[in-house]
Amino acid sequence: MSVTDLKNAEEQAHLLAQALPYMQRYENKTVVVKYGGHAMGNEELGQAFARDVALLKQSGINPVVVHGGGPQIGRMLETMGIESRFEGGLRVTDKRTVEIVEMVLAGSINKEIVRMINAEGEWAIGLCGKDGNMVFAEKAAKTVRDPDSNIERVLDLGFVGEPVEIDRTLLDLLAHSEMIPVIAPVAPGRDGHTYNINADTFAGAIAGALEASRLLFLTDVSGVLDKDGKLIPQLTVSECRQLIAEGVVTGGMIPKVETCIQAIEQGVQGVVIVNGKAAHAVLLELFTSHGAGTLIMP
Ligand SMILES: Nc1ncnc2c1ncn2[C@@H]1O[C@H](COP(=O)(O)OP(=O)(O)O)[C@@H](O)[C@H]1O
Ligand SMILES: CC(=O)N[C@@H](CCC(=O)OP(=O)(O)O)C(=O)O
Repeated sequence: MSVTDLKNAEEQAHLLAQALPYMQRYENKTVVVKYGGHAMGNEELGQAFARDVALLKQSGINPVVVHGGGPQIGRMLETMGIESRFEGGLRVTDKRTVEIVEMVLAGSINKEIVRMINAEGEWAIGLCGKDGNMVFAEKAAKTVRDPDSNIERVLDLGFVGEPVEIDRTLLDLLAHSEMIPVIAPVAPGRDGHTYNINADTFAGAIAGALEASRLLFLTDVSGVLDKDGKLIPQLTVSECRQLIAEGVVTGGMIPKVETCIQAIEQGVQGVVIVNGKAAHAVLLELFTSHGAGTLIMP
């Protein structure tokens, strides 16, 4: 072994040893990882993500993956000649659209993530809110305030839902098994309809119900950015509210930050928004002192 090889090996060993206190901190704790559609698409990065999740399970942590797939749904809709329309960061979803959303999310994307985790030697299982009566949704009643008139109006987003009932039975069972749940954000309503739920909202509700120690959002930006585009390393719940009200947080970041607020209020200890386009973002965030992104605390 050359001197350089030995130095590299020592550095690697040092990094591994550094992980011990973090592993002890999260042992037997639940960590919900939201894997956003924008963070997907690159085979190598996907495999690094799958390996991170496998390593969490092997370290005695209970990882629960909730995934999105907004851009992938958009591409499928485009192929079928259906236009995507968003209001307040949420996809307006008619009957045909919800069928495609379910097909893309609970079908191809869900099974691809399961395949990648299993390729790392683990036992992932693909689910959506329908499985094991895990989640029931209600039609979303989202309101937006018109910035010019300051009048609030209720949006009709069609089959967009909000999770209103969560049953932990299945997830508790899996937590005590070898299985890693990978969940698509689709759920039934008590009215018999299928609802499209924003993946951030869904992940927050799952993290809240499981009283997770950490909720990680993997997205395509380094975290929450201020009005000058600079990363904000830490935010409180009230600062989050202010950023939404001021219009600094827009588009897809709105449901993410709103979810952070709700998750913290439901008892999740900390929420982190990180760039999922960086390899091993999950391990860096949880097991080293090199965590990047925005940490949201009470
Ligand atoms: N203040 C902000 N800081 C960071 N990103 C923001 C902000 N406001 C809006 N965004 C947008 O939110 C996007 C992330 O949300 P989204 O597109 O839904 O990602 P994902 O698919 O990972 O859920 C960013 O790519 C960015 O364009
Ligand atoms: C209601 C609503 O907007 N649902 C989302 C669900 C997928 C999602 O949230 O995916 P990302 O996390 O990749 O954005 C959608 O249809 O795009």
